[in-house]
Amino acid sequence: MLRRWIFARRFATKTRLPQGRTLEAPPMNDSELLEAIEKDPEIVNDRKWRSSYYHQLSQLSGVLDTRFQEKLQKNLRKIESYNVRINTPIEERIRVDLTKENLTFRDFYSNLLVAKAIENSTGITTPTEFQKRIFALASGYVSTVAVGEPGTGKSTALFTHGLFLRRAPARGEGINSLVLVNSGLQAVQMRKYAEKVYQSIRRVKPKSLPNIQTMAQFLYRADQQTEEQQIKDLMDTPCPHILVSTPQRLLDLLATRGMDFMKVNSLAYIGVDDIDHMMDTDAPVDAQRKTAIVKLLDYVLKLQDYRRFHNEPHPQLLFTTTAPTPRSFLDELQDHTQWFDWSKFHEMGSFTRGNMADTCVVPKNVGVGCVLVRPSMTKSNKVRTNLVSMKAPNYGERHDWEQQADGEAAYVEYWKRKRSLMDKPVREGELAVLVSGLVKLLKKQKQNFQKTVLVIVSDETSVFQVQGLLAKLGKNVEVFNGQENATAAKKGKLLIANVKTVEGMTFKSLDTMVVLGLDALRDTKTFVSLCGRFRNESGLIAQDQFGLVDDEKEVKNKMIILSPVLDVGEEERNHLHRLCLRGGLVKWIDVVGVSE
Ligand SMILES: Nc1ncnc2c1ncn2[C@@H]1O[C@H](COP(=O)(O)OP(=O)(O)OP(=O)(O)O)[C@@H](O)[C@H]1O
Repeated sequence: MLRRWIFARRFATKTRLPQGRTLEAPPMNDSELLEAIEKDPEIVNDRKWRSSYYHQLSQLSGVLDTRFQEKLQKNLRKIESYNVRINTPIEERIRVDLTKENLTFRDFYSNLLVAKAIENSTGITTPTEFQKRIFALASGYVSTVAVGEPGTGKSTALFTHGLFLRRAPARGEGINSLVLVNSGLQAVQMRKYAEKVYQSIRRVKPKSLPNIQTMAQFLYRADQQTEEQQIKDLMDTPCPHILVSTPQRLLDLLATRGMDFMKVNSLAYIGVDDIDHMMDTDAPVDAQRKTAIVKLLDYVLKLQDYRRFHNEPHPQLLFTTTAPTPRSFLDELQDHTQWFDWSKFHEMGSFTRGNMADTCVVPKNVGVGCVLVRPSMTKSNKVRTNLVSMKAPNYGERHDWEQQADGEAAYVEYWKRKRSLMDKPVREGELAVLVSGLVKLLKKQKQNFQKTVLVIVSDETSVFQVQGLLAKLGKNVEVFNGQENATAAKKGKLLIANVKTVEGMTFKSLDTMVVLGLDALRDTKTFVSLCGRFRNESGLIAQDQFGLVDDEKEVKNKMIILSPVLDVGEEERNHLHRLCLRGGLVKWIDVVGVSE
């Protein structure tokens, strides 16, 4: 204060101190000093000093005002639209009219280059009903957990949204979108889609993307060479527009290479495909803290929160799940995770309140039948196999369905206990019985097995055991390795797969599936997922196949469950009954014509 006063005084009076003399501080406090300045005639009455001061001040504020006005004018529209958007309910933020007929990708996204590339390379022009709804939400930068039926284009939607989503320059350098998938095979399936789109973009605009790694990269567990290539690609191109990964692979890389290598701290969008296969949607989140997906999302979203201190908007989150998914799952996410920005969340699809789904989640054209295999010894010590169809479950009255659909958790516990008591020779014996049952079925019903048959077993070891046993019997067998055209109609071909590897995979034109043993059908989730593998030529399931539970059903595709008769007691029968009930009163078929 004192210094300022001395300066002001000197400036006003233009007096100079004689050399060598220092000013002594006047013995007064601040308010006395202020009073002294105001009363000092040399300052107050010096009109020249005052007018020069005010002149400079007005010039300065004039410049500042014009700059401010210019900036304001430039951003007024943005500010207004931000204010409007932030105060509008989520439904109104959606900019697409879903009632319009013949909607195409171009109605949802403005990037014509990408839309055309998708159309030209994959033939996909019209979004499915599921895709229309999720794209509409996505267009308003809304986050969701989307419940959809199998084969309605869920995975394609997640990846496609990532393709279209532009990166705001304010986000700085980094990976724009992260899409998490359940298995390496699903990542490979997505890579094939990406490659087609990339080639098509390059044909139209050769210089737009230097290589596919700029557009998308894929991380999953594979052989050493492939894994090394994945790392090299990330080193060469550290910020792809989309990164697709399995949760465990990304966690491993984050743990070993760190965040500087995996630039996932400024994401605009995170898509999680089939969250119900990565988490148990019926169980509390706290009981699943150690699962890869929960650990990864906890970590990655905390990183984004750190960015938000720098005014970055929270990433958009799109999760997909296949019905039936309980409403309690949403409550769990809300109470026990910090993943979503709930002010920008809107649910999609119908979450179940009870045990019974309201609509058919197993397509109406899928029929299910169980064949009991009864082995016996002939007098000459040869094994003979008899096949009988299990009798159809009785669905009873509508008011009993909810109660009959109850008890899955108890069955899973029962099944685990039972399996833990079975030793290796017993399991191998059971598999041999099932294989002999399968061979007999194929022989007896040749006319019903004209195309490739998908044979499902419960684990990887069984895949190779069954392959060995069938090969010995001279059968044409192949192990499923993720090839899309693996089901191309081929008379009498058997394609063997572990139940885990077919989740999320597309089998075009498949019409017959044989499930070897009830071990592969532990719960409704697996059952619904398997029944969703029967696709039409485009790889989808038509929307009209998911009607009301008690709609008319006309079987075109068959799921045949083989089980040794000794393995089927009251618990197992109830389980099969419950699966068919929860899938939407699935139609039961008599496979061998001889009922028990
Ligand atoms: N709008 C569309 N039009 C035509 N084909 C499509 C469309 N969307 C996706 N497809 C094709 O349908 C097949 C299945 O798509 P996708 O894997 O996305 O379905 P999904 O719902 O994720 O299946 P799942 O039930 O296995 O999770 C793929 O081959 C994909 O290319």
